[in-house]
Order: sequence, then C-alpha cells, then structure tokens
Amino acid sequence: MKPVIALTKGRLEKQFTEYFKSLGFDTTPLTEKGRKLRVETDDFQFIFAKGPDVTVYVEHGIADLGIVGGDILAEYQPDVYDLFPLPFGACRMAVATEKGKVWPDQKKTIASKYTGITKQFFKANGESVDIIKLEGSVELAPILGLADGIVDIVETGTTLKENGLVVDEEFMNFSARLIANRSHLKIKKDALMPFIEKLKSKKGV
Ligand SMILES: Nc1ncnc2c1ncn2[C@@H]1O[C@H](COP(=O)(O)OP(=O)(O)OP(=O)(O)O)[C@@H](O)[C@H]1O
Ligand SMILES: O=P(O)(O)OC[C@H]1O[C@H](OP(=O)(O)OP(=O)(O)O)[C@H](O)[C@@H]1O
Repeated sequence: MKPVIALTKGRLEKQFTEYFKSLGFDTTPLTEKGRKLRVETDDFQFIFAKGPDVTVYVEHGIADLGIVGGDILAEYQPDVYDLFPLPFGACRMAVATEKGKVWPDQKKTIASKYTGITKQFFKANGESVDIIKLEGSVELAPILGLADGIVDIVETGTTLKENGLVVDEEFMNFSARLIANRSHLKIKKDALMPFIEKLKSKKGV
C-alpha cells in the first residue's frame, strides 16, 4: 500500500506541489487532477481537504501524513505527531483594527476564524473579550461595525491595507508543517521514513 498524504486544498496544495516537484517527484497527477479529491502518483496516494479536516484524517489514520498550516495545529490541537516545519506557507497571526481607531474602554469585541487562538491570546494578556466566530473575509467585521478588531493571518499585509486596517500586534509565526499519524509512524516506519527524511533534508523551494 502506498503511503497516504492528506494535503490542505488551495494555497498550501499549490506550494506543496512546487516543493514536491523540486524534490524530483512527478507532479502531473497533482497538477492535472481537476476536481478529483484523491489522486495517486507512482509513490503516494494524495487526498485533498480543508486544513482542519486534514488533521482529522491524519488523527484517525486514514492518512499517514498531512500537510497543514501551523495555525490549524495551534487552533485545533489535534492528537498527531507534529514533525517539522516546511519551507512554505509562512504567515503571522495578528490583532488588527481600523486605522486611527481607539480601542473602547469597555470589553472589546474581536472577530476571528481562530476563536481558540484569540481566547488564549487575550487571556494570556489578562483581558476578557467577546469573540465572534467568522469563516472568512474577517477584515469586514471592524469596517462594518460587527467587531472592534480582528485576529487573523497576515502575510503580505495587502488585505489589511486595502481594507483600511492596521496591525495592532503580531503574536505568532507559522509555516506549513508535516504531521503524521502517531501509530502509523511506528507501524509503517519503513514506508514513511525515506519520504520524511527527504522532506527534512531540503530547506527551500
Ligand atoms: N495569506 C496567507 N499567506 C500565507 N499562508 C496563508 C495565508 N492565508 C492562509 N495561509 C496558510 O494556508 C493555509 C490554508 O489557507 P487557505 O486560505 O488556502 O485556506 P482557508 O483559510 O481554509 O480558506 P478557504 O476557506 O478559502 O479554503 C492556512 O491554514 C495557513 O496556514
Ligand atoms: O496579508 P495578506 O497577504 O493579504 O494575506 C492575508 C489574508 O489571507 C487570508 O485570507 P484568504 O485569502 O485565505 O481568504 P479568507 O478571508 O476567506 O480566509 C487571511 O485570512 C487574510 O485575509
């Protein structure tokens, strides 16, 4: 049986494919998969899922390995082996608000997709906040008056800038990470280790 790798769809999938190619693997099945959610290369089976679901497939042993953002691991804290960072998917977690906005004296309202990280961050700062969960386009919340600020991923800063927001504080750095199912790492060691070592040995794309 070929090892099964769960890949985060979208941005990380594209960056992983470039990386995988740079390691000398044929990426044709990945680039020509169309709407398929499962493809095979000569050496591996790949499944494509949203970041949080990648951790679910790895935790349950459906996938042996997973490629997922560090932000997802911090938010969901799945029971998997977090092996090491990969040289793509770099981003930061930040608190942001509208340019020129003064934070209210009373309890702040923060909108985020990352409610766990948000809660943990403000708690560590000794502050209690109201948190509103959103699924995306989080930058809209302060503009439309849903929240005083947001906690979200920043990479280039373009999304914040183009929506009139500024970073108040950056507090975590992330990149894509390789994760593994805990028991499969032992049971399927011979099948998985050569690939893991190959990923580990290469530093950049
Ligand atoms: N702007 C960004 N720059 C770099 N990495 C990012 C950025 N946004 C997200 N990421 C990383 O890529 C991972 C996947 O993000 P992506 O935006 O592709 O999916 P998503 O946030 O679930 O959005 P969607 O709901 O559109 O699929 C995130 O978990 C994070 O690790
Ligand atoms: O600093 P930047 O380079 O502009 O990147 C940051 C943006 O990228 C992500 O959004 P994504 O594209 O995943 O869309 P989303 O709002 O639907 O999550 C993130 O949530 C920010 O909105």
